[in-house]
Amino acid sequence: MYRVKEAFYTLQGEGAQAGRAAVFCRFSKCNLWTGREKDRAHAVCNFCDTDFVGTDGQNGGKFETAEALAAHIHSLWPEAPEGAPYVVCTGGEPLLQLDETLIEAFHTLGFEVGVETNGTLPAPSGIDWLCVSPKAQAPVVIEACDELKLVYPQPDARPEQFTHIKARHFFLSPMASPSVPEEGADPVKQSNTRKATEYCLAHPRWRLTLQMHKIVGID
Ligand SMILES: C[S@@+](CC[C@H](N)C(=O)[O-])C[C@H]1O[C@@H](n2cnc3c(N)ncnc32)[C@H](O)[C@@H]1O
Ligand SMILES: Nc1nc2[nH]cc(C(=O)O)c2c(=O)[nH]1
Ligand code: SF4
Ligand SMILES: [Mg+2]
Repeated sequence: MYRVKEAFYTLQGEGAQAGRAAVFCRFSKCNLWTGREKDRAHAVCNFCDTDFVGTDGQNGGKFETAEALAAHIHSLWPEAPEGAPYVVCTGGEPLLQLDETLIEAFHTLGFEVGVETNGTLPAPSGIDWLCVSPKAQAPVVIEACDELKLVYPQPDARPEQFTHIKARHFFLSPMASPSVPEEGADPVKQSNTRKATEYCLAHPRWRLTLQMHKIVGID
């Protein structure tokens, strides 16, 4: 059984695939936070900007089989003749649920499979694009990925701690206030964006990435 909070067609807003059309599959549950506000202060990860509790979001639900979930995601991809279909598995923590059977079911329908993970759980094989976003006090077990995307600043997760991980791209993503959906209304994020910019200027292996979807005002 796969539990999905929500699924929607949008543009990837972050990282090296930013701007690419994708169906987002947001799995329920995370291993670093219950998702309940009352638990946030004591959670391992306490800055999360996402609701991943339950299966009641748009196009969310419980799916008995990998084929049923893959078909559901496929139904959200437009019937366009050009461009490879792309699914981004996120959450919550997708690696609590994503397995090789589901990746194969996506591949059978022609999807490339992207994953957004906190990196604390081993990744199944077959993922086409793996993004690891480390969190302080949550050891990363994934040794190689396509992009490492560190939310910045996190006092106990400094960029230098992660440069041993094999990655094609190293990104800093300014930390947003958990509950502000739009870019302009978030002065904390504006300040963090300046700090991330300064870090990238001083350490050119790191690149700045912004949450483009919040700037544009899409999901
Ligand atoms: C909601 S998480 C879900 C995937 C996975 N659990 C993870 O943490 O990577 C998706 C992405 O949003 C990032 N994120 C979460 N809260 C954020 C915030 N307040 N500001 C900026 N990025 C944030 C995460 O670091 C991750 O890259
Ligand atoms: N457009 C858009 N891009 C995203 N990139 C990563 C996201 C996530 O929450 O995992 C996300 C998201 O929620 N929306
Ligand atoms: S950012 Fe990722 S790891 Fe942190 S609570 Fe949200 S879903 Fe979990
Ligand atoms: Mg998001």
